[in-house]
Amino acid sequence: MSTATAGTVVFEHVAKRFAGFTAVPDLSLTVEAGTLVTLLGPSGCGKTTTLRLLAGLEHPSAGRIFIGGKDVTHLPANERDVAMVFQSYALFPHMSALENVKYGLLSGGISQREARDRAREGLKLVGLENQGDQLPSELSGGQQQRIAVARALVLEPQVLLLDEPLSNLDERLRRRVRTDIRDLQQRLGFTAVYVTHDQEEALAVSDKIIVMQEGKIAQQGAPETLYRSPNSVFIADFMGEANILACEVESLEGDEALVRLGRQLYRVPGSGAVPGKAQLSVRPQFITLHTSGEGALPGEILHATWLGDHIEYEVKTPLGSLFIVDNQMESRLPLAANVNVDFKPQGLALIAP
Ligand SMILES: Nc1ncnc2c1ncn2[C@@H]1O[C@H](COP(=O)(O)OP(=O)(O)OP(=O)(O)O)[C@@H](O)[C@H]1O
Repeated sequence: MSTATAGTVVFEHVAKRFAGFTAVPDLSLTVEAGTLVTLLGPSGCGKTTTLRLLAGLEHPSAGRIFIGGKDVTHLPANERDVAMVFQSYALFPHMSALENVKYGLLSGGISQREARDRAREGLKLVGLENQGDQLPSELSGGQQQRIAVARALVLEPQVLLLDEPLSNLDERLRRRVRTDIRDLQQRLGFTAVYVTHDQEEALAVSDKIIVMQEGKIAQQGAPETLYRSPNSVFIADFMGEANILACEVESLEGDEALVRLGRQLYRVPGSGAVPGKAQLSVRPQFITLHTSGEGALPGEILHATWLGDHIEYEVKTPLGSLFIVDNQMESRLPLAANVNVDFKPQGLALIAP
């Protein structure tokens, strides 16, 4: 093992087979200490299985798992120095918030007094120091999840594991609690592995996102990298909306490619590109529509949907129909209007054919 820093997680060629079904064929990954890494992907891609393998709730069929440089592959869950926050909170309903947070400390053999002090500290960390005497049923979903986070954090695990921690909360609370979790993680500097199927949540909280597809890593990197430079149609589509257009790489200049889209040439990041036919991911917010002058493509408005703070258009072009989001809303174009379509280079990314 090359790295022995507390909190580092390493999977080496890990496989998990359930009777007759391979959920994870061969997974290698690293989570650097002190970072928050998200496992992201559609339902059934293997992200929960991966988290459970790390927690010791499942055991690999092959490969090895290291936490802080120690081989934990065959260790039971309670000897791995990890703590988990579940989607369902999993609080004891008959215990107060403080007792819930104390529980894990007491079962770890810590004295009543120390457990109480640390549990109070934990509640303070999540901003619930005044709610210690309340039962879970007297607290909102967001508060219950913060108690669950406090209960996990007071154990001072090497790695905090979060399994879809926001899915039982409504939209507004989700945003609040995800910001709280990210703030705590950055302030205290712990390592966290976070499972979600929600790309916006992953973009918001992560240092690194690992996108999984059928038990394999489809792409991993910083949120911005995945959003700006998807390596496949699957990633382009999964990390936000994308139009996928056929294009022509005309030439290469250093790390950039000159790409023809209709009547215009665009300069886009292109390390690894080759001249010839290619595919381009085009973000809907980076397409502009004009009714005068000349654009890259001629178009015709097929649908226009006004949504308060933006308008969504579907526009027919010679390269196919485009989904466009207009956040500027300077004009509202009528159905069947003839338009010119242009592209802002920052919304363009070449992807493998
Ligand atoms: N105990 C099990 N026995 C058999 N198959 C299982 C078991 N646990 C998971 N699987 C299968 O392994 C695959 C991956 O499941 P997993 O729960 O890891 O996916 P996921 O990406 O977390 O999906 P979701 O978001 O729906 O929970 C799925 O096809 C699932 O049906």
